[in-house]
Amino acid sequence: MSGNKLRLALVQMHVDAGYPEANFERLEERLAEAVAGETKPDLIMLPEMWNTGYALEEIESIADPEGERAKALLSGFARKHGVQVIGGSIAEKRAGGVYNTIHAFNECGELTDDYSKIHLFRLMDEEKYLQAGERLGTLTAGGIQAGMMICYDIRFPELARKLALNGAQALFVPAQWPNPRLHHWRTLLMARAIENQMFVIACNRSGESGETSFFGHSMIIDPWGEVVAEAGEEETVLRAEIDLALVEAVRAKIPVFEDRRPSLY
Ligand SMILES: NC(=O)CCC(=O)C(=O)O
Repeated sequence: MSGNKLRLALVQMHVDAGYPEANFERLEERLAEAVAGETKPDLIMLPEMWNTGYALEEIESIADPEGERAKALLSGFARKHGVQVIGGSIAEKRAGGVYNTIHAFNECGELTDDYSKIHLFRLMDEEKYLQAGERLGTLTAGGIQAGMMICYDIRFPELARKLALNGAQALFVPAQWPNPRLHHWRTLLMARAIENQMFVIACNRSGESGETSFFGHSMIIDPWGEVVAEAGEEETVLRAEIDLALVEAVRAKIPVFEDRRPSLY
């Protein structure tokens, strides 16, 4: 990160539901691609549940115990390449059950933050197999003030607003958001960016699992609601540089946070 500028690389990848080995292998290839080339990113982000996909009926047996395998890989990668990593999310087995959890690492490979999805998506049976997290996702890695939400969480504007009120200038959103709801995905992400005058950085998966297809379209949206970068449907590393100073400029131009009337609502 130089000044307020941040070079991002979002790994939009296929996920084989039920095959962690294949997913770890694919991830290592995509991560190598993300740091190849002349301009190294400051921060790399992955999609939701990249280790297991939505193989929920077998999730107890394939989820990563305490996230140890994923954490070792991502921490080592962050340290080796001096890059921050927001580890998308993984299926993580803990004492209370299986959680859908993000682990975030700084450029020294230290685990700085974690967040487990707090809204479980019934249309994909999450509530039958996963446990909901009980606290908000605040990101401190690399000195960025940001929040984390996972996929379905973006349908809850109160959550994004709370993170913004707590100081977030950016929102990181890993996802496995399938067809036919591209319209919802794009609109909700843009709304969260515009209403909270923050960057929204969202990494979706691509490819198919059974009859479900995932459209990709990972996106980086600025606090004015402009799309800085958007992927297509295929596997790719989506790159962009953002300037966090834009957050204050937009908030000064239209002072939404000063004009709020919380006593009325
Ligand atoms: N993995 C998810 O949370 C999917 C959310 C989704 O598709 C939606 O429409 O909401």
